[in-house]
Amino acid sequence: MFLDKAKIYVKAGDGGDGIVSFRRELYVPEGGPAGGDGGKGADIIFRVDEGLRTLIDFRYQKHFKAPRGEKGKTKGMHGAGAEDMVVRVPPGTVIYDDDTHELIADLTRHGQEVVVAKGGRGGRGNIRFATARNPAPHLAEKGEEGQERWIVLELKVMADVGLVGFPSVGKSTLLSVVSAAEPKIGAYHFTTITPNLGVVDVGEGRSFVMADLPGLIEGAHEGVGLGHEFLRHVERTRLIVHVVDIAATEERDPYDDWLKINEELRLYNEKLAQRPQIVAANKMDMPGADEQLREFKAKLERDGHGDVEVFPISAMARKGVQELLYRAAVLLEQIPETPLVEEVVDTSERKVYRYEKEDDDTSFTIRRENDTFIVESVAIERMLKRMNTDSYDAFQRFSYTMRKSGIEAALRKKGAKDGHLVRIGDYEFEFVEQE
Ligand SMILES: Nc1nc2c(ncn2[C@@H]2O[C@H](COP(=O)(O)OP(=O)(O)OP(=O)(O)O)[C@@H](O)[C@H]2O)c(=O)[nH]1
Ligand SMILES: [Mg+2]
Repeated sequence: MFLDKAKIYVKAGDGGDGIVSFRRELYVPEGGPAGGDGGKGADIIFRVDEGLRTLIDFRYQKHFKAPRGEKGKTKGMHGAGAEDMVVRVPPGTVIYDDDTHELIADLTRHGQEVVVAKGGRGGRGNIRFATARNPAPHLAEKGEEGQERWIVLELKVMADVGLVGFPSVGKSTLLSVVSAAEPKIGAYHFTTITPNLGVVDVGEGRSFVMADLPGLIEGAHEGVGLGHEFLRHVERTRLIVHVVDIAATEERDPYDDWLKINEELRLYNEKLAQRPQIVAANKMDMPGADEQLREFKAKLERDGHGDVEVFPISAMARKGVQELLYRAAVLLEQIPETPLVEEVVDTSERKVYRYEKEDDDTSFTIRRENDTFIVESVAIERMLKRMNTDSYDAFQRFSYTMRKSGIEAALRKKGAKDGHLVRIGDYEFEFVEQE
């Protein structure tokens, strides 16, 4: 059973409160401030685990609350930050904010992560509020609240193998005998109108996801039949298993079928013509199938398709199926995973934004080495590390911070000119004079 949508609530940990405390010293009625900062609340992080194939776990758990940071301590000690909460999701999970419908992330690669709810910062203890005029402040901050929101997860079906072919050639039957899936099977065309998925276990720890797709007919690339719907799904599979009715039960020529379907794939998207493909010659249990198979292979040979791999099977009688599956598994190991959507929205940029507003430590130093200016600033380096450097917005924010923090002006004062290099942490970029 594949669940492809889930709505869940996430609440990141609140920051720990800063505290008010004073040193107690002998003979000193009230010592200096000694209240430490609270620790940071836990982020909620979604991480892709390629071992997962469904969102089924989110049926049982819909609320995720991460722990809060520890309170600040006496003697100026900081409270510990809470450990981030990591939630595993399958590859192909797209995450939206339920309120704004904003795309939060499109997670495709194993190990890829996104912060879906940001933990609150710890409040500052009274040490931080001491000034010359008020050396013993009775003031501390509360921890910041952790971010909370409702998010929607959608699993884009990422089948490894797509079953392609004319209607009624036996695609659904094949899926039903190789997996636990129970697709509808019928003697009429277009029995299948939406894709069915099944996990195929080949043994030896090998398994893959197979999609049984609606039948294809001529003109599909122009939307005839269930055309586009169907072809969009094929685009997402890594290996095509092209099923032909080798017994020609409907009196079409199997080889003709094969050519037509390939032509439809090509017309829809040239890339589909290049997708690895093997042929399942189905219904071998029917009379005359052997003869047809010989002809089919001869025609392949004749037309220069001799390298096409053909697996004679009978889905119904479960014959020849094992060889087909094994070959598919082996091929899949050689075919690279192609991500569906390249763009990844990294909500950790939120951190950057917060930093600009609230971080008080904007101190920096600048060193010059020939035409390179080396900037050292913990806060800016941290910001850069969390910044998606390909994102224009993030870069805008970054420029803004450079200006606000006075780094830009300081660079100019030190003689930075157009074309000079500026290095911050691991990043280097060109200095551009702004008017
Ligand atoms: N004799 C024989 N009949 C088969 C075999 N596989 C499937 N069939 C029959 O072919 C018909 C169509 O089977 P389906 O599995 O529904 O075909 P499909 O390709 O999924 O068809 P659509 O969903 O309409 O595209 C059914 O009557 C099946 O029982 C086979 O190996 N041998
Ligand atoms: Mg079907």
